[in-house]
Amino acid sequence: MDSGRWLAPSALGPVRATLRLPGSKSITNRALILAALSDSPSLVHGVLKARDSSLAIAALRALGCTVEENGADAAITPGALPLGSAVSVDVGNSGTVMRFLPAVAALTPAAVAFDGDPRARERPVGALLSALRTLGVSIDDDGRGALPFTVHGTGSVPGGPVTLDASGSSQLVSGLLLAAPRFTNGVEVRHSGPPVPSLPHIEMTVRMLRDAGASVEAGSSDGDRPDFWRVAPGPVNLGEFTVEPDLSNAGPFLAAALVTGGSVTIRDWPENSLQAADAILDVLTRMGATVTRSATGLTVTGSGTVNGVEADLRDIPEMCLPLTSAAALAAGPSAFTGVGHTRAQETDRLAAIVKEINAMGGEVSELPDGLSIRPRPLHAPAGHAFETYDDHRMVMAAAVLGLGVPGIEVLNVATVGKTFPGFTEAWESLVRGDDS
Ligand SMILES: O=C(O)C1=C[C@@H](OP(=O)(O)O)[C@@H](O)[C@H](O)C1
Ligand SMILES: C=C(OP(=O)(O)O)C(=O)O
Repeated sequence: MDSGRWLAPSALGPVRATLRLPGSKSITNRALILAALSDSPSLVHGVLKARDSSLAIAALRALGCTVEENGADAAITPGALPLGSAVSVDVGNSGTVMRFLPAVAALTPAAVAFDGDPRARERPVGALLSALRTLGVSIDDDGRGALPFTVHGTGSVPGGPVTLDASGSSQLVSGLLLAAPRFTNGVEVRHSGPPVPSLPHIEMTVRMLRDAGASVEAGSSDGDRPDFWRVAPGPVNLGEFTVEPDLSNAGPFLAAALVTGGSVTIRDWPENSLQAADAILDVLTRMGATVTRSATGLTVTGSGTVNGVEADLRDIPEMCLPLTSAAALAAGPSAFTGVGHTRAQETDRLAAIVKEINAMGGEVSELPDGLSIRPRPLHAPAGHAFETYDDHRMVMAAAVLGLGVPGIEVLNVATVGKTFPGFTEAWESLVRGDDS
């Protein structure tokens, strides 16, 4: 495959396939961090092999851990850096690495310099840095509250109560909670501000911490959305752990069943997932798909009609781009809300998808916190290519559009390797109807 350009295959009929997908980025990176904070070695199965997880592994090695990789297994032995070391961490454009590792760095007796891709320097991290300072961590930055910054670890973090505005990203909260059992006084995190997005990802953090032996409480000041979390100081032990398949990366494959009136089964779909499976399936169902479970896995079947839908995607913003493509191929208009913060993700996702779909004759416009989509006949203009803006989910969005719009040339397709290096091969198999 040309790492630059990819012709998104169009579906000649309903797609039918049974797929096995790589491990979840979010669970992999949490498991790696909890293993690094554990009292004894851990073994993680089903580790995602992608840029974001490789960056997390490299970061933990830089912080003194031993990580032995064997296929999709990783054996992690916690380690320590010599007092007074100076090391660096490349976060790439990974929100999880950028926001989960600073608190871990603070627990080492080292100066840890963080930096990343140019885009990562624009992504919100200031609220986390301020919170860590309140909890007793010394951090140098250039005054913008952004990358690059240096965490001056002393080997311990006092911890305690802290309030922050996490409306920019749920990862700002997860990044405090994950390391908090190792803080001398644990942590009490309170969110104050507009709603926190991606709450199921904080729930994932809480559940994984508890499964590793930590004591965590969550509360809500309005009796609805959680905005308070307390982690008690204490030991952590991940032990032997298996990562679930990535359900957000399953999203475009399930959307393919919806838009082609076909049927896609994802193997090993967890019964009681750590991920926001129900919210993903709810939107697909409202758009006209049927969901069934069997011993093989989870099957989504399209009816041949894609309904327009109004949906709040605040809990599942990772699904916004592929769902926007499905909505652009629907029978009626759609509106997706709750995703204003995705303007500050891998790229400005709302501006990017509006520009690319409208260049094909579409009618997508930005709402204050989302997108409005009016389906129009789409075509790939001669000489035009679909720009992906270094965003893996833009590649996935282009793939879904390509099912119904022949001739879409996708630029910089290798950027999908952030979370799914084999995406284009898996997608071509799907369209051909191969099982995996
Ligand atoms: O904690 C995590 O693993 C993630 C949380 C979410 O971030 P936001 O809260 O910034 O949306 C999600 O979009 C991201 O892909 C992964
Ligand atoms: C927003 C995403 O990633 P990150 O972990 O870099 O925030 C994403 O995967 O859609």
